[in-house]
Amino acid sequence: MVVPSPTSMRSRKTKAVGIPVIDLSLDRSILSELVVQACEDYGFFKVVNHGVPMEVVSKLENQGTEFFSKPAAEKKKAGPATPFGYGCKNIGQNGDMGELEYLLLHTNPLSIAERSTTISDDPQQFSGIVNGYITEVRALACEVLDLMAQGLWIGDRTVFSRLIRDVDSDSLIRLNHYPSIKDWDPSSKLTRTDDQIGFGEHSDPQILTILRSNDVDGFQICLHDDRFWVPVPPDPTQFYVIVGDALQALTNGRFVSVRHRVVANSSVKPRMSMMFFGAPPLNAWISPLPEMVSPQNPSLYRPFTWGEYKKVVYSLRLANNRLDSFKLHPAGAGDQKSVTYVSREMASLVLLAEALWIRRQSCDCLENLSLSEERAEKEPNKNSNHELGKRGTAVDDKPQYDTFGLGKEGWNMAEFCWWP
Ligand SMILES: C=C1C[C@]23C[C@@]1(O)CC[C@H]2[C@@]12CC[C@H](O)[C@@](C)(C(=O)O1)[C@H]2[C@@H]3C(=O)O
Ligand SMILES: O=C(O)CCC(=O)C(=O)O
Ligand SMILES: [Fe+2]
Repeated sequence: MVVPSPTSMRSRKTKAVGIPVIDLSLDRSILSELVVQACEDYGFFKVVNHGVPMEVVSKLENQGTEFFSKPAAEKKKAGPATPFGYGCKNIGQNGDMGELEYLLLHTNPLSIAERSTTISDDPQQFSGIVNGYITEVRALACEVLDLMAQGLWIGDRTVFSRLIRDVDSDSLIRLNHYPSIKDWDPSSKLTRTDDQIGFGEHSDPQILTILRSNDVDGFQICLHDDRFWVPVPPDPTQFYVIVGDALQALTNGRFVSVRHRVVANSSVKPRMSMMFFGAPPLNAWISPLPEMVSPQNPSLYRPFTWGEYKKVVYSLRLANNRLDSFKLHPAGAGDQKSVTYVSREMASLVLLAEALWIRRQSCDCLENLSLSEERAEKEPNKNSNHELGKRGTAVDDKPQYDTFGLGKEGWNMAEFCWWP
């Protein structure tokens, strides 16, 4: 049975709010501060003077228009999306639906070349155009990520960008096509209301998303602790940057992965959007960076591999909050900031239990290592665990526990103290 998304479109108000616009031609030191501010306050911003040639964008847009205007039977040859390929109305495998059709592709050039044969009559041209677009937007994503690292005073400015530059990066590209009202399928099971779901509420799981759309509106972000939806005006010549869950975890919650959706209710013209989802390799470790952790800001998330996170993503519904299940101290415990005084022996016992729990979680994570890690085993010299991996690396098959932001003195992170 197909159940509609658990998204209540009417539960929150829509409110017009200014969205940060960042001019990438400004001085780097100013830029990095603006970028950090926008990521903390909104998890979202627009970039202008981005340096991506418009020709590269319009070529991909034309390919998209050409593909989506094909007869349904032709398009279906590129589907179903499992998860890659052509999808129509079904988003993912867990019953989420939207009034859209899409192409979802892995950014690996080999994978694109293979897929192109079912998508285009000129697969070589299609691959070339998609690869050209990916090269440009990946460079933009890397530039933005380097600014973030600089603004956060992280010594290694490439700490984020390196993950999506990696040859084994699990980055994706997606073209979404939302039909105009006149083209809505009359047999559609989706109810037609003024706030028709195009793409249901969610956060993007990856590190960073670069979004570009044509001049048709519908995109909205959710602000201020879920209190209201903010419509984002379309701007075909610029890009929007969306903070993803992985970046929220890497920054220990300092940056927020913004929830967003598309309400495709009024347009007389189809909306077409292109998203680049910048993701790490499957075997890369994600855990709060040491610079983001202190006694005042203990590690919020346990380390996990991107592969492990993806498994959770694909097992859940679009609207679910996936990062919650990786929280070290579930909601309530840490938030209350209460200190419980116990005997020294009791404190030691609790700490031991906590250490064992963390060890167990990390071992589970190691067991869950996915295909790419098997490949890494076959190619032992190719360590794509990156610098981040140093802090929770699977290289010697033992997780490093000082990666939890606890450190040797870190035990005082637990929400209790013992009597002196
Ligand atoms: C319902 C689903 C589709 C999705 C995978 C998921 O199980 C939950 C997250 C969805 C999402 C949202 C952002 C991106 O569009 C996407 C490609 C992703 O990485 O997570 C989609 C997934 C998808 O359409 O396959
Ligand atoms: O199509 C859009 O404008 C946004 C869609 C989206 O959020 C996504 O594909 O993850
Ligand atoms: Fe999204």
